Amino acid sequence: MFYWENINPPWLIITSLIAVLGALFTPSWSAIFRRKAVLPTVRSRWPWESTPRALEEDPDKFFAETSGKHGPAFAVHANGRKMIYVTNATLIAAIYKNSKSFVMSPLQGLWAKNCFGFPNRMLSSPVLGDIMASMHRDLSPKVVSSLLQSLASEGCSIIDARVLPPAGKHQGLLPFILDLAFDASTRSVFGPGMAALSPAFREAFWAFDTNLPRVAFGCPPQKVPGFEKHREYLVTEIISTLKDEKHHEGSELVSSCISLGVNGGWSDSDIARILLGILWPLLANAPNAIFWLFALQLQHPDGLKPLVDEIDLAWELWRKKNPGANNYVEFAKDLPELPLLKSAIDETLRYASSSYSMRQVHEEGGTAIGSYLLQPGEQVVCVTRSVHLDENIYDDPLRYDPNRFLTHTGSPTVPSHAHMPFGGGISICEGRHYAVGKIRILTVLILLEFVIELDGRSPATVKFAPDNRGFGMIRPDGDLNVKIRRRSRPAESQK
Ligand code: HEM
Repeated sequence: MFYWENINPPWLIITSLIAVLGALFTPSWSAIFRRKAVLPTVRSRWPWESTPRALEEDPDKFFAETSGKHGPAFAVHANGRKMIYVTNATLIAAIYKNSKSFVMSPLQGLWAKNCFGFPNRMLSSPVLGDIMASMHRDLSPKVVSSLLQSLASEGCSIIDARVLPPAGKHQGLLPFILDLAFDASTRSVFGPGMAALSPAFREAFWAFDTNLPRVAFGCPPQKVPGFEKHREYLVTEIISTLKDEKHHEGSELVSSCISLGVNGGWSDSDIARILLGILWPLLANAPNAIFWLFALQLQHPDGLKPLVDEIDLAWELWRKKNPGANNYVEFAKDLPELPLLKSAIDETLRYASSSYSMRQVHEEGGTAIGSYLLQPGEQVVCVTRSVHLDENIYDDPLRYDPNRFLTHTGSPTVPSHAHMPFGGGISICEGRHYAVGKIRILTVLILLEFVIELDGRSPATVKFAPDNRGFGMIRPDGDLNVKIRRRSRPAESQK
């Protein structure tokens, strides 16, 4: 028999305490009844920290450790916002496929507005949709080949004109690659007179790029020193380029944006802001990818030699097939398959990219990720870098292996949903075909023309910068010192 009088006061206190604590730490009752678990949540250790410090200091470590502890989906409270991070290939692929439940996040519009200074009237204008559609068409695999052809011509003339430091003197690999890619890209897309060719434009552009992630992650632009000043300088320079008659030789990509904007009643400033939105990934992402390809390859035991050998052989075969042809531009426009270079590019994009795809759970009715219930309106971030570093998919993922994606090596092929440097689903990068073509063409042209070697007497190191994550290529922290000279070729194989 159970008698209340048998329960003494200390036991009553202890059992009540257990009941209260149990209620506090048990997942919500509704979740239990729906047999869905509540997402594990990571908060800042201290109330005055706006972001869990580990996420800012070493994002790779943060995502690896948090996924190890909590599984492939978890919520993080940062900057007064709750974001749900997903780090596993299968779950991300499911999110990409389910565009009814996972819709475009309004935060994407917000970051574009804050970063590029789009006024609200631009965001609500139907012209924006028309411009996105024209960009989609002009960057499609069929149409992009004409842009790449002009990139090959511009790249060749820039490489020819390049002045190198005196023999034996080293230089930084980063400015060598970025300047070259910067000029070739702006000239091919915006026309040869683009203001971007001025050193002041270049300087303002990189200052803008450095600060952009802070604004994109929610910091008001006016609170990031210099951000608006640099952005507005870039906008003004683009406007003056557009107004200069002799500079109207840009690509279809640019001229369609301009004419859609003009016909839709947009101001010069509106049009310049859209063009800055095209210029930024064009100049910041693909050039950094080329830098990483060279930097990683130079630090690999085989160096650049296997790539140079493959390209040289292709060049000789191409000349045999095209008797009389002796021109790198024509070769670059007609590149054959280069399996090793393709694999090295895929590996660079796996190893050195960090791409977030953002989604919002549809406002009507929640949905689920795996066994977790998500509420309407919740913000989801697909962390594709975690997939790229997943040792269940990639053997020794922290090693740069240029042969990893060669199909004949006998290693199991990587499923397509495990290689996502360009994001995926409804928000996949529009510029991906152009970006890969550009990395290929400029790498071939540079390796045909120059010998690039690490300067062993003045070694320098480069690592991944912890900031600027989620927007494509990781920016470098540091640089490599290299010696660069022009290649000497037998007379008959010169350009
Ligand atoms: C290696 C080079 C590049 C990388 C790694 C890269 C990566 C990305 C990523 C991760 C996204 C977001 C994807 C998502 O939300 O799922 C994106 C979006 C985008 N990228 Fe790129 N990008 C590159 C080059 C370019 C270039 C050269 C252009 C333009 C010429 C470009 C234009 C765009 C545009 C317009 C979007 C927005 C797509 C949308 O929201 O509908 N990207 N890119």
